[in-house]
Amino acid sequence: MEDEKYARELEVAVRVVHVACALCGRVQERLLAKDIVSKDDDSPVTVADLSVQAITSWLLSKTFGVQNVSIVAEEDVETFAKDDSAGLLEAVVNTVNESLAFASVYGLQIPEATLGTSEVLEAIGRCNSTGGLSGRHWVLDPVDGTLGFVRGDQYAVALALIEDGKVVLGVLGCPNYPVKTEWLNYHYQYHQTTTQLSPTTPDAWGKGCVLYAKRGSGEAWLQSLIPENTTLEWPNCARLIRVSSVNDPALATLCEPVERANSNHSFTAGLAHSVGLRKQPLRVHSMVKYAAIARGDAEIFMKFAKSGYKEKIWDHAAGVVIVEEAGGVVTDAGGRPLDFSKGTYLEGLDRGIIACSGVTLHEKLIDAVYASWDSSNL
Ligand SMILES: Nc1ncnc2c1ncn2[C@@H]1O[C@H](COP(=O)(O)OS(=O)(=O)O)[C@@H](OP(=O)(O)O)[C@H]1O
Ligand SMILES: [Mg+2]
Repeated sequence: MEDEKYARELEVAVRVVHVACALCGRVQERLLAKDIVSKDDDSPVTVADLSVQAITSWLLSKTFGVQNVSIVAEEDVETFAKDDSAGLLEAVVNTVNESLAFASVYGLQIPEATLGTSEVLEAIGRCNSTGGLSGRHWVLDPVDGTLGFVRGDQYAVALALIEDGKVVLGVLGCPNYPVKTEWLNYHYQYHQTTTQLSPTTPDAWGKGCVLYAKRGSGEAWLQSLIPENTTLEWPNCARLIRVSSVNDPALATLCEPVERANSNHSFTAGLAHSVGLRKQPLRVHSMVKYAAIARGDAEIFMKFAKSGYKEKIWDHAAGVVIVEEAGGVVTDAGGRPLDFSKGTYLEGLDRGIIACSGVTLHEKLIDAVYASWDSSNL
């Protein structure tokens, strides 16, 4: 039965992402400088990134059997060998155990005994698959937009399943993207102030969401994050989401990365101008940009990294399938679908990524890229 295919995998993935979002929320509330270290490329990694990778690996392996689970993921146990990482491993082991103790609330198994350091390292280290054209591979970005996370801003937990090179499932946890508002400019300090003024009500828990989709279903779903100690019912009052129907560029909203180092803001501004966009771009960390398109809060996401930078599959897999099933279009800047079958990287990516709520805007932007690329010095 086609409908049943991946049903169990989807349910487990959604449950795991809920556990991961709760973990991240707790860590973000108490994040200290010693919980953040720099990786070899100078990007930050935190207790949350490593702990989410450990719990995801442990929970998927426990549920499906370790021999059946291949995971391609961002983090690496080498991080613990770095000079500034003293205390990091201990913090990760504590966070993993604290978090797994709550897993039954989310309908998942909990460990029979506290996990030791070697088990946590093994769980993180097991996520060393390189994916590829054949077989089933989970793809995980434990904390996408780590910069947003440490700034108390937007970030995402992204889990996807690839089978024979195609993304078949995507789950995106967006702990700071509220369910009921279009408030993408969330900022944690602001949240702290307002919740101190008005004590947290159950409704305030609509502050985050989980989005998910199965390839070919034509549906994408949104759930609210649940308050701690509330059991997660599947499918937990999920509601269907759909992309925006706006196709007039003058009314459309463009999302792009916050950091200039990650995407060329002046090139996207030129494209935006040439197709008639009028609104200021929304600069948002992480795959929350894909979530904004899928939810209909924005119409366009563009990313043009520096030439030579290779996009990783975990930064896009979950977001792409959710946007597509919600009715949107995602391609590279040449108009071709993204290729998730070549291993860790989106090999062959033409210039950049363009995600839109519909074909009208998408075609205009692709034409604009062709018209302006040669004179762009990129
Ligand atoms: N030089 C360069 N160019 C392009 N992209 C890069 C680059 N370096 C890193 N990355 C990847 O971008 C991920 C963060 O993307 P964002 O869209 O969240 O960027 S931003 O923080 O809003 O600027 C980020 O994901 P995380 O590492 O999970 O945060 C990286 O995988
Ligand atoms: Mg990432």
